[in-house]
Amino acid sequence: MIGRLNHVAIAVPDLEAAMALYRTTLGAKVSEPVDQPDHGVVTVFVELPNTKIELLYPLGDKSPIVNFLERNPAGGVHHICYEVEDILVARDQLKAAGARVLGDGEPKIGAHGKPVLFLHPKDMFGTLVEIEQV
Ligand SMILES: CC[C@H](C(=O)O)C(=O)SCCNC(=O)CCNC(=O)[C@H](O)C(C)(C)COP(=O)(O)OP(=O)(O)OC[C@H]1O[C@@H](n2cnc3c(N)ncnc32)[C@H](O)[C@@H]1OP(=O)(O)O
Ligand SMILES: [Co+2]
Repeated sequence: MIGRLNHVAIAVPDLEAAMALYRTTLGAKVSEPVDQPDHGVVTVFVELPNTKIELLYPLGDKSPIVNFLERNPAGGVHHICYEVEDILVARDQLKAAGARVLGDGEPKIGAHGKPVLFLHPKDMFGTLVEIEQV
């Protein structure tokens, strides 16, 4: 079911500083910030030869990453995103296997303009997992 690793997301308390670290200190190609109001975050993508790093910053006080940053004030790895061919088939298989699909269970359009869903970290060995249909 899961395919390539699409991205690893890091929630950060200071987006400009994180962009400078990846762009200047680490010498990577870093996008400009994009507000994602449907998801309550601002996203920046760091392009790597074999995957991407998604830098996440809260957008609005109801952002789903506010609690995470309160628990991890210096920031931290927030989720990993795997690619799937058919997100509805994947969703139904995951639900049948007992995994909790977050939100209303219907895919939303993510940062790449593709449908995404999230699986509860408690069902994924402590890791918030995102699946993205590509
Ligand atoms: C533009 C879209 C973009 C894309 O790639 O296309 C994105 O990736 S958007 C990313 C932001 N959106 C989301 O993260 C949506 C899914 N997330 C959620 O619904 C929440 O973050 C949730 C439910 C995973 C956690 O919410 P919250 O922290 O408010 O809940 P709790 O405090 O009750 O936590 C419950 C329990 O889970 C542990 N937890 C929370 N977040 C994580 C995490 N990122 N990784 C691992 N574990 C996590 C938390 O510590 C609690 O554990 P406990 O042992 O009960 O203390
Ligand atoms: Co993501």
